[in-house]
Amino acid sequence: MEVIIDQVSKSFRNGKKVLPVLEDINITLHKEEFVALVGPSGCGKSTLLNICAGLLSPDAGSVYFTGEDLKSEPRVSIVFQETGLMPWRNVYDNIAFGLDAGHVLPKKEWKERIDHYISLVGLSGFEKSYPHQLSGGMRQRVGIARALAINPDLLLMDEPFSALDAQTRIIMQQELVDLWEKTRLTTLYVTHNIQEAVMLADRVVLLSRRPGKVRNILSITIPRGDREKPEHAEEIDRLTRTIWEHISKDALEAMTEVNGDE
Ligand SMILES: Nc1ncnc2c1ncn2[C@@H]1O[C@H](COP(=O)(O)OP(=O)(O)OP(=O)(O)O)[C@@H](O)[C@H]1O
Repeated sequence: MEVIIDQVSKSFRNGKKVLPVLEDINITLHKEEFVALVGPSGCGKSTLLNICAGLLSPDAGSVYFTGEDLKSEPRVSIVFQETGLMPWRNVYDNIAFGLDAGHVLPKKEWKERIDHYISLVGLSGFEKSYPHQLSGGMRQRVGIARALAINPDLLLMDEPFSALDAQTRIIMQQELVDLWEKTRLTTLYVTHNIQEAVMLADRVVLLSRRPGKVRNILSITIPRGDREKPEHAEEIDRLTRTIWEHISKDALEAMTEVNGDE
């Protein structure tokens, strides 16, 4: 499925004050493309993700879903930083809840589907465990399995690994690369972490400080699984520096503004 974000603008109103957050955003997510969205704090990344999910409406512009593979209403899954797992449900039942809420599958087919995704995220044997019995990385894997189990047309991820410690985060990034190669879902991934964007994405969209506008879009052509290899270190470093050069001034200004607001 292809997603066309077409001239999207959005402001929030707080009493008489109007806060413009996104301005004339145009991005096309191609079929089977992983796009990372990077930009200074408060530039509207989560707002854009929520608009793509249909949780917020834009003030202007639209998001279109197209493609020959799209037969009915598109199915969209979101993975947040906080997994939103229900503490009183075990792993299996948390994933089942996603299927129940989406009404996407006859109940007799649930077990096969759930077992498949539990195995895909490496949690076989933990079906009956409760969230508090799992590590942060494992909880996030359950969140990802729940998102994938509905067979979405579009996967939205909002800083999914930012609550994890640095080592777990790197492991989860590598696991996501493997998982993504198996599913090849059209994906929009919000992150503050430039290194993460460069490791995961086919293209990185750089937003300016608020109101967020598309400042630049960079393509990363090195195959995803090869980006850690020494022969690509120089190119990866160059891309990382280019992204930082584009957003550092905005990021510093945004930080001063946030601090100034407090
Ligand atoms: N529902 C809302 N009502 C009012 N203001 C909002 C609302 N949601 C977000 N905002 C404001 O809109 C701006 C953009 O928020 P958003 O969360 O989209 O930015 P972000 O780029 O994802 O930020 P961060 O990188 O810090 O997570 C922020 O200033 C935020 O305070």
